[in-house]
Amino acid sequence: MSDATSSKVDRKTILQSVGGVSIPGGVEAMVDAMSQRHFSVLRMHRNRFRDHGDETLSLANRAPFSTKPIDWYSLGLRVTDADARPSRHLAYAGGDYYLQDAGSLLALAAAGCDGDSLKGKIVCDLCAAPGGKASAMLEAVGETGFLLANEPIRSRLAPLKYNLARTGSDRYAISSLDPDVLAKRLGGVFDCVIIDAPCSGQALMSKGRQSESAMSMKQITHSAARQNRILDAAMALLRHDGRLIYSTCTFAHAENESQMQRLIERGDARPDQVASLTPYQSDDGCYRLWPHVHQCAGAFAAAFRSCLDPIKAKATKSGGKKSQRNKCDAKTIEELGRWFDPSLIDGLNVAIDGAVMFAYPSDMPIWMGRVAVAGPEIAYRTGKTWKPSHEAALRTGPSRLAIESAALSCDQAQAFVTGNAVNSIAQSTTAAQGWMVARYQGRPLGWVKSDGRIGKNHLPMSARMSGEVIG
Ligand SMILES: C[S@@+](CC[C@H](N)C(=O)[O-])C[C@H]1O[C@@H](n2cnc3c(N)ncnc32)[C@H](O)[C@@H]1O
Repeated sequence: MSDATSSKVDRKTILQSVGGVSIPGGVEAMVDAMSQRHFSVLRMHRNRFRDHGDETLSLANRAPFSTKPIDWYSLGLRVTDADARPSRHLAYAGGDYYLQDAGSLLALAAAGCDGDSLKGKIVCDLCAAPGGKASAMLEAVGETGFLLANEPIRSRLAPLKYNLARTGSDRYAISSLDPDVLAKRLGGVFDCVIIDAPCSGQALMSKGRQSESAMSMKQITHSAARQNRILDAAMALLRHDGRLIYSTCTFAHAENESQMQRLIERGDARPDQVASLTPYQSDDGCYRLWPHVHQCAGAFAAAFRSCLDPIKAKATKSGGKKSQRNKCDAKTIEELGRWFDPSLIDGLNVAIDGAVMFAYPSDMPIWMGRVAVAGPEIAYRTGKTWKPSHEAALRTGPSRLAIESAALSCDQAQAFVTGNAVNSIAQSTTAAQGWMVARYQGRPLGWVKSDGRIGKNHLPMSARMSGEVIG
């Protein structure tokens, strides 16, 4: 928010909007902080260092510049080096960290994404694009859980797909349904549902991404009505005692604590206190971060448990059983076997949608496949020829598929991420030629196709970096 805009923010309107919640330090300090820019922080990839054999590195040493921890999220780091440019590093290209507002880490803390409680769980992100929270949930469910990332607005699916692929995991599916419709099809199946609700976005004013109309009662009432509907759908999606995580980036009581009170009064849900978040508590089960206190744009998050016993929808009857549908046939295994380990592909469930091939793990619940419009992409077709997808190059840990790799030097990696060919590729690989995953310090960056001398760059345009890249 520019100074000119901040001067228009009416303190009375803020006080009215925040409702009964007391603003620590007062409204003047809050308005001042809203006119300042808050820099993004690092959310460290929780499995990346394990996958590359350097898990013993302390969290602070995992970033290539100086940082300090974020109090409310144990995988969060604030950059303290004023000259650091985190988005320009090869470590960022290699997926070591994501850049987010520190406020968005509050909901992840409430969900337990930095601990072990989500491991093996079936979780849903109901409003998922662009995937900042969904990617953290995917990392947190580990190698036995699953994530359904739902985003009703189709035009927002591309960044969601990209951010989920960056985790290196294949344990997810993407749906694009109105929450009501999804709830009718998948009643009572999820252990945890996270709603990062579309809201009036008052906290985004400090990032210049929202105008002062975010403060208007009309906008707040409109958003609150939509949040009611999304919350009701989320309650239907949860199993009994399942966890609901609700968050917004707005200050309005009507969009935050009031929404939770409605669930309590109806007997649908009960607060589920998060001990580590006690310093940020507003009401029971509700937590807030303030721009003038916590050096972020501001955030609201709540953790509740379902008291309902939802009737399971028909589609879920076979939920959890192993799916035998669409197992890879011999011809497909042969095609994919040019780039991927055939013994790994054999166990996957393949779904072809037009020119794109997805490969889901065989233990994914059948019902998740039925609502999926996308998932872990493995190959795509141009004309009659299949090529390996960028997403498949990024698989790490147990999801790793690619056979051949090229271990790039810093210079080669800098050339690769900026979209250039990789020279002298033969020195970096044992394979004579063909498709191979370009890696830097073990991290997958994307595909190169080598003719034995030069590696042709197959990094999608959207993943390329421009300008200076720091090694
Ligand atoms: C605040 S954003 C989510 C940000 C995301 N969770 C992240 O961390 O990257 C809210 C999302 O809700 C989606 N949305 C809009 N209307 C919706 C509805 N009726 N039901 C569910 N999601 C909706 C928007 O398209 C938007 O992508």
